[in-house]
Amino acid sequence: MILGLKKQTQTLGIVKSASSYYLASRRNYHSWSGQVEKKKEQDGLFLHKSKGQHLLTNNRILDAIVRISDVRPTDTVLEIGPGTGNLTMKLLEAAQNVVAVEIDKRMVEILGKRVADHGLEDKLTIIQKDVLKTDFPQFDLVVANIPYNISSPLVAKLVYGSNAFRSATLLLQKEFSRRLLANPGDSDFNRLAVNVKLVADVQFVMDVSKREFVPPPKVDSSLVIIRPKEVKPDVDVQEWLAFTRTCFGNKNKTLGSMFRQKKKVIELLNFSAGRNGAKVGVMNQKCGNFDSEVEEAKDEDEDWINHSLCLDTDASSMFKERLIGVLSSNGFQEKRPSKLSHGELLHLLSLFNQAGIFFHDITSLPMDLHE
Ligand SMILES: C[S@@+](CC[C@H](N)C(=O)[O-])C[C@H]1O[C@@H](n2cnc3c(N)ncnc32)[C@H](O)[C@@H]1O
Repeated sequence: MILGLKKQTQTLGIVKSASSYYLASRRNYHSWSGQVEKKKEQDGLFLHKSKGQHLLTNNRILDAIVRISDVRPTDTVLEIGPGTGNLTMKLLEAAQNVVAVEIDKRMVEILGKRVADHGLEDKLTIIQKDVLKTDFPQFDLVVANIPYNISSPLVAKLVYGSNAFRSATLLLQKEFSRRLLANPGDSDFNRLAVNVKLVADVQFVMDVSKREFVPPPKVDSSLVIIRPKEVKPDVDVQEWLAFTRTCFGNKNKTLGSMFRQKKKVIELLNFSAGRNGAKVGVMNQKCGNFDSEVEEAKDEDEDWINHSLCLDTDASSMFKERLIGVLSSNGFQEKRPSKLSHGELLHLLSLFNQAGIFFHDITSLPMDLHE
C-alpha cells in the first residue's frame, strides 16, 4: 500500500478526489503538534511543517498556474517540491517532460505510483534530493509551489546559476514576493530585489489565499514569474553581491555615513588588500603589529575591529578618505541605497573598483541574496 492512500475518512493529508487526483483533504488534516505527529505518523502520511508541506488543492488555481507559465509541448519543466503531484499531473499533460526534485521519500513513492497509474511514467524523472544540493539537468522552465523556507537560496540558485531557462513560475510567500517585486525608490526596496532584478524581470501574477492549501499555512501566497534577462550586466557577481550586502545592510542610511563606519572601513581595507594581491593587512604596514593584531582579533568575530589597533592608523584613515572621496566627487555621499537605480549602483561599484576598493572577501563565496 502506498503511504497515506487509505479510505478518505482515515487519511492524513491526502485523498483520492472524484477527478482522480490525489488531493489533500481539509477535513482530514490533523494539527502539527509534536504529539499528534508522533501518534499519527504510523497510520498514514504526515505533512511536515519543517519541509513546507502545504499541498495546493484548488484545481482552478493549479490550471491557472500551468496556463500562465506558457508550457509548450516540447518543453522540459523543472518542478521543485512536487509533493503528492497535484501540479505535476497537470504539467505532464502540457509538457514533453517533467523533472521533479523532491526531498521526501514518501512523496516520491506516492508521486511515482500516481504517475504510473496514469501511464505517464515515461515523461517524468524524479530526483530524490535536496534541491539546494542538486545539479539540475537541462530544462526550459520552472513551475513550482516551493517550500517557503528555502525561497531566497532557491531563487539565487535559479537566477545566478548556470542553467539557461525561459522563466520560473513560483508560488511564494506573499511577503517574500512583495519584497522581490519592490522597485528603487519604494520604501521596501531591498537587497533581494536589487540582486534578482539585476539579472531577471519579475512579474506579479496573483495572490493565493492560505485557504487553498492543506494544511493551510499561516501566511498567504503570491504567484510570480521570474524571467532571466537576455542581456546581463557585465559585472563580477560575487563582487556585486558583496557590494549590495554592504549598501543594503542599512539601506536608509546615506552612503556617506555608511562608509564612515570604522568597522566597514577596516573590513573593506582588508578585502581590498587581499584582492590587490597583497596579504591581509599589508596595506597597514605602518601600524606595527597590525597584521597579527587583526588576524588574532578576527577570530573573535564581531568585536575584532574594536580590539584591533588599526583604528588610529594612517592606513585606515587614508583608506576612509579614499572611500569618501569616491562618494563625494561623484555626488553619492548624501544618497541612500534604497533610492538608487541599478545603473547608479553599477556605476558606483565600478568607481570603487577603479579606486582599488573591493567588497568581496575572496576567502568566501557568498551566494545569499538578502541576508
Ligand atoms: C509547498 S509543498 C508543494 C507540494 C506540491 N507541489 C503541491 O503544490 O501540492 C513543498 C514540497 O517541497 C518538498 N521539499 C521541501 N524541502 C525541499 C528541498 N530542500 N528540496 C526538494 N524538495 C523539498 C516538500 O517535501 C513538499 O513536497
